[in-house]
Amino acid sequence: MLKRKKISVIGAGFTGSTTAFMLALKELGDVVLLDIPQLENPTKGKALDMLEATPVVGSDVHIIGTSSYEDTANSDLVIITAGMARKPGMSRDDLVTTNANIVRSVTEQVVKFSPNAILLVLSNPVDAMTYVAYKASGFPKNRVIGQAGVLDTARFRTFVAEELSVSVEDVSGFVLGVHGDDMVPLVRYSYVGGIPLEKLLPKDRIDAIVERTRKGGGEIVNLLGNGSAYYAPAASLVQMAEAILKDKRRLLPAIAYLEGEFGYNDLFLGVPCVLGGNGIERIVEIDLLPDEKEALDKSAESVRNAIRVAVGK
Ligand SMILES: NC(=O)c1ccc[n+]([C@@H]2O[C@H](COP(=O)([O-])OP(=O)(O)OC[C@H]3O[C@@H](n4cnc5c(N)ncnc54)[C@H](O)[C@@H]3O)[C@@H](O)[C@H]2O)c1
Ligand SMILES: O=C(O)C[C@H](O)C(=O)O
Repeated sequence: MLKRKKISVIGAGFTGSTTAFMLALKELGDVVLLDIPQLENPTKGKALDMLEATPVVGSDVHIIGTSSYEDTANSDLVIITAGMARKPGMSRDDLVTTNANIVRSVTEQVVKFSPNAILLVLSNPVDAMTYVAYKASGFPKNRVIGQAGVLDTARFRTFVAEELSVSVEDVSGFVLGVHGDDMVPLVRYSYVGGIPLEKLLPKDRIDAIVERTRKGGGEIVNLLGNGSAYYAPAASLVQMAEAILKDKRRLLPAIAYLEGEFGYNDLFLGVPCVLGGNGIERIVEIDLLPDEKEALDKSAESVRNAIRVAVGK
C-alpha cells in the first residue's frame, strides 16, 4: 500500500501557515504545523481551519497544529520557517543573530524525532540559516536545502512576462547566488518561448527588471509595512517539496552545500540543483562569463559574512 508522506512545517506564521495550506491543497502528505508553546492554541486553530477546508477541496490529508516536537516524529520533510521577518528599513542580515539561535534550537529538536528527514529552510538570512541547520543537524549535505532561487526566479519571470505581455508560463530563467541584493539573475540563460530574452528586450529594460528582482523582497516589505512576502515564498517551498516528495528530479535553483562546485568550499549558496527523493540529487555546474563569476563571488562573500555572524566565527 502507498504510504502517505509526512511533512512538518516549523513556524506557523505567515509563510508557515500558507505553506501548510498549499501542501494540503496539493495533497502532498499529512501536515504537522508547529509553533512555540505560547501560540499552541492559535496554531491548533489554524490547522483545524485548514482541515475543515479539505472536504470542500477534496484533499485527503490530515493536518494538525501543535507545539510538541513529538508530533513531528518520522517526518519525511521538515520545512523551517521559524524566526523573525524583517520590517521596512531592515536588511535580511539584520535578522541573523536572532534567527540563528531560533533555527539552531528548532533543528536540534527536529532531528531528535525525524533523523531521516530532509530539511528545507526558509528563515532569513536563508543562505546562512541553511548553514546553521546543516551544522546543527549533522545530516548529510544532500538532506539540507534552502529556498531562495525559486522565489527570486519567480519574481524575475513575473516582471518579464508583464513587460512583454506574455504568459508567465513561457518565461524561464534562473537566479543564483545569495538571497539578497547581491543575487545573480542570469539574463544570458533566460528565455521566452525558447527565444533568448536579450533578443526581445533592450538592455535598459532588462537591467531595470534585474534591479527590481534584486529588491523584490524589499518591495513587498515596504508595501506590507509589518512583515514580508508569504504567498510566493510558500508557493516556492511547495514546488521544491513536491519535487522531493514525488522524486520528480526537477532542475531548480536551490541553496546547496558546496564542496568545490563553482570554486567555493564549506558554503551554502543558490546554485542549479536536481531535486528528488534524496533531496539534492546533484548540483549542475554551468559555465559563467567573467562578469557573472565576479557577481557570484560577491554573492558568496556576502553569505560568508552572514555565516561568520551566525556561527560566531
Ligand atoms: N528564503 C525566503 O525566500 C524567504 C521568504 C519569505 C520569508 N522568509 C523568512 O521566513 C521567516 C518567517 O517569515 P514569516 O513571514 O512566516 O514570519 P512570521 O513572523 O509570520 O512567522 C514566524 C513564526 O515563527 C515562530 N517562531 C519563532 N521562534 C520559534 C521557535 N523557536 N520555534 C517555533 N516557531 C517559532 C513565530 O512564533 C512565528 O509564528 C522570516 O525569517 C522571513 O524573513 C524567507
Ligand atoms: O524580503 C524578505 O525579507 C522576505 C523574503 O526573503 C523575500 O524575498 O520576500
